Amino acid sequence: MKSTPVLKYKVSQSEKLGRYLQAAKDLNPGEVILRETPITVGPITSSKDLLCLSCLRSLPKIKKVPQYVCSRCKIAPLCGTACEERGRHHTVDECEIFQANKLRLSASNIEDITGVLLPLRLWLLKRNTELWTRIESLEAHMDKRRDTPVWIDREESVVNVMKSLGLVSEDDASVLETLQRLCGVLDVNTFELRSPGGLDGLLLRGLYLEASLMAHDCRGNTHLTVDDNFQLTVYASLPIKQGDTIFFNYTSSLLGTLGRREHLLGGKYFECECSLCKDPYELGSYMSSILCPRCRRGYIGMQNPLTKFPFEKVTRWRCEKCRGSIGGRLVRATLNISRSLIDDVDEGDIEELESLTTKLLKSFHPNHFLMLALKQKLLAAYRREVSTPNPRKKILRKMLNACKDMHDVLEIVEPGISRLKGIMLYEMHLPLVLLANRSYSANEISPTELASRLEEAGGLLKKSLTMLLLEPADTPEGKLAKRALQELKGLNQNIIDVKTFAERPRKNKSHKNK
Ligand SMILES: C[S@@+](CC[C@H](N)C(=O)[O-])C[C@H]1O[C@@H](n2cnc3c(N)ncnc32)[C@H](O)[C@@H]1O
Repeated sequence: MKSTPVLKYKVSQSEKLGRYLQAAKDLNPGEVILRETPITVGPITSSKDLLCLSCLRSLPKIKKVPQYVCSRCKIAPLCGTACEERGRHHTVDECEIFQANKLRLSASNIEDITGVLLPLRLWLLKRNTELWTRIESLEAHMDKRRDTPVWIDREESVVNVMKSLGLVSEDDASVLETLQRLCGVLDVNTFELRSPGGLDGLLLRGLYLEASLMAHDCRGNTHLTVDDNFQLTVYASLPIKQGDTIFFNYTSSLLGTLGRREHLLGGKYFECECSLCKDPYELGSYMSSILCPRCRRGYIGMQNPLTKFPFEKVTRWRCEKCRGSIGGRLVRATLNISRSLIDDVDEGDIEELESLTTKLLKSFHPNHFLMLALKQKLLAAYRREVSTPNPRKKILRKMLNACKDMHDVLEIVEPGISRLKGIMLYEMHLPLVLLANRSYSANEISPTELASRLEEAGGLLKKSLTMLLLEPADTPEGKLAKRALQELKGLNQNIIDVKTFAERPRKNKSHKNK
């Protein structure tokens, strides 16, 4: 007899969150909570990129026109016959509406079509009554959007374009309201996706009916992956108890409280009050803290992080050591000056990046979001040197330290399974191995010490794999996981060889540093 699978979550409702997902049983880190395919997927609104309307990969543009178009509508750009036969996202309904509007549509105004493709695809689902009822139940925050700049923008870039292309009726007054609602549904509920393969930089959005019900917390308890067929998998990233809310982080965890809250208010229409946002020192991550200009020992944090006026003169930012305070204006001035210095820095010049880091450390906590942005630029520059045949030893050490620093902040803001942490752990193993091998070749360490350092690197790889192995094989991170597995295999063999060598009777071999 087949056993019925136990549903891992249920849909609940509260005044504050609206509908949200709640764990229906205890969940372990790495456990799948749900798997789902999108009801629709398309480019971000106002995208001008040329892409295959079936598989959604980007296409080369030759003389501004696509090389292959759908043989039925003669409008939809496609990769070729294979994509046409599979017709995955260029549906029959879409093809028919293009055919019906031949007079106004052509392959040469494809940019206009691409810009409205996602709302059009959602609109076409109207023909499926059951699905449409569910779409209508999604949050669109119409009252908060009405007559705001985003409303006006969508009227110009979506409603008017769709009317002018003949995709919706021009004289039906309810069309404007419905299309605005659909734009709201897309802005509030879609997940940002990468184009298949993830390497062409094309940004897409997908609408998932169940996963979109997850509530937000800046330190979510889930880890999300998406494969090349846009199948979304939601994993528990931490232990989740039955009855706990299932949270997903709608924003970027490395932004600092003000940036995260601004993004959520502007795009998702609510004021986040999670534990990270409420704490003046962001749970010890100090991602928005500047060095106290009075005592120069402690770090200052916003006394009331949920204030609407963080940069007013009267808003106090307090030092956790001397308890002295400064006004918001001084903080804003410090941020603005530093931001422009970071914008102007030459990203390819390690010395310039390092000297700016030293300079800004006189004003900021090392984990301040601006310092983290700078650290990511530095890491990219270190990575470039480390991939050359003979990287400098000091660069290897610095890369190792930068990865460790990033990893330590991520432990606070992305606890449990995290893609970025997986990548940082992978990147840490590389300089560790290179440094150990160099020290051994320079006769600075014994074979036993070499084996122990290689084991340390192997430990990092293993930990990184516990996170990266959840990534679908076709994504860049999935490919990194595959590489990490191969490297771990090679490393394990090296460790065995070194240990065997270390156990052999020694003939007066001495090391400078044992
Ligand atoms: C993607 S929808 C989630 C489903 C939605 N609650 C519903 O009932 O359809 C996002 C919306 O949920 C609400 N929401 C999610 N997380 C929240 C939070 N931490 N605090 C307040 N509102 C939240 C906000 O209204 C937000 O715009």
